[in-house]
Amino acid sequence: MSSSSAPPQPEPCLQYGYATRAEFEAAKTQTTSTSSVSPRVISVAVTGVGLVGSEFISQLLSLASPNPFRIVALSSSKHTLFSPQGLKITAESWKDLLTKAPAKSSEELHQELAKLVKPSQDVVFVDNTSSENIASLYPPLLSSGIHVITPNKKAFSGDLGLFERILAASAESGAKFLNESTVGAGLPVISTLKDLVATGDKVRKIEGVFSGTMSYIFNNFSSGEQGGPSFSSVVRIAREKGYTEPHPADDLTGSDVARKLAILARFIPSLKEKVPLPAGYQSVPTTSLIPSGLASLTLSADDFVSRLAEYDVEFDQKRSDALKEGALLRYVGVVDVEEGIVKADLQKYPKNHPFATSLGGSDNIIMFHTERYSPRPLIIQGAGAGAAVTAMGVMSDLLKLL
Ligand SMILES: NC(=O)C1=CN([C@@H]2O[C@H](COP(=O)(O)OP(=O)(O)OC[C@H]3O[C@@H](n4cnc5c(N)ncnc54)[C@H](OP(=O)(O)O)[C@@H]3O)[C@@H](O)[C@H]2O)C=CC1
Ligand SMILES: N[C@@H](CC=O)C(=O)O
Ligand code: NA
Repeated sequence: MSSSSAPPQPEPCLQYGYATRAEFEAAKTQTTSTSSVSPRVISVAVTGVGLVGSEFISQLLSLASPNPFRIVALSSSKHTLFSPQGLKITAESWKDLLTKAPAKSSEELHQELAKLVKPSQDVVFVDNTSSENIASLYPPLLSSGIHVITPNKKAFSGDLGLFERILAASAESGAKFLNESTVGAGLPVISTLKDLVATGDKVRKIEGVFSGTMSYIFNNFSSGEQGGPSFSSVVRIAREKGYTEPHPADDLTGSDVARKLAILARFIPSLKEKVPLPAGYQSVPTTSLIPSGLASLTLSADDFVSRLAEYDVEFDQKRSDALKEGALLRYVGVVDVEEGIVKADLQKYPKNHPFATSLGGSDNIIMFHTERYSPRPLIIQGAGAGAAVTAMGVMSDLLKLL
């Protein structure tokens, strides 16, 4: 799906074919009460068919029958398959069919999807890209009554204005936006935070390891043994395992963690009493791990990983310095509501600290310190990156619409 000019802003209730919101709600109630006769259809448009997108399609197509969802659109950046009645695709056929399909602009697809929104039919736009352009479409999509589900962090961690337009559009049209996989992949981090806030708990601090890539890197690079694998080799493996962002520099700058912290911060209303909400992830103090010799270069992802090997000695030094203090390196993030601090940093932890001992693979660990969960925090831990667990988080958001 190609996105170019400014997206249109349709009038919500006129889009549904109803003159007023009240008429629309009345028709919706009627449809619900006769739902045993004609079950509600949920039409799904999927944009982005990379690692997470392909796995999402596979999970969606293998839901037990009767599958309550039908896929009406599939888009890569160059091709779009669209059928208002639902695409005739299988797990084996969709890739081939998509590569033969023509391009469709995002504006065109938006208009087509908006026509499908009816009291008897929900429409969901699933964004599995990491595109800012696609993220900027959420407010007009939501205004048209189209739900948005995504693991893409851009809209929720970038310009605060975009985030506020998303909230406003969702509140006005009633269309939902769900973004569980933007933090901790499929782990229930956003839903837990929303539940804590909605039930009146007071969040004091959230801290943890929020990056599957950084977790994998330091669990293997700084494991407490003398020596060990080189830094660049573990980065390479993290990329091969599908943990990194499309460009691994986005992980190593700490930006990915800063984005996750900005997202969490924006869902904690009481933080505003201490500090302004992050205007964007750039306003979160963040330690970058990019060697200074590479920082100003624009390198492809492949070249970046190759050139990283030139700096392995620097990282070896950091590892042995920590070990001399009996400590391990871990990349952590914190949203400290009481102190008004949001930051992402590489830190040293004693070998018996949970961040040092209990993590393996791409594990994230997230500790919620709240009024109710005190002095012992509520802890969520598990794989925090990878296609299967990320797509699962997107699927679980989709299932929430039922
Ligand atoms: N991988 C992981 O563990 C996790 C990933 N995420 C998030 O999930 C998202 C997807 O990640 P991942 O699958 O790993 O990344 P990939 O790079 O594998 O996939 C992204 C896809 O988006 C497509 N794309 C880019 N721009 C557009 C566009 N304008 N219209 C349609 N398609 C487009 C690209 O396709 P094309 O070839 O057509 O350009 C590419 O295949 C990202 O936002 C990431 O941050 C979140 C949690 C964990
Ligand atoms: N690159 C990210 C993917 C999930 O958000 C990470 O490593 O955590
Ligand atoms: Na999550």
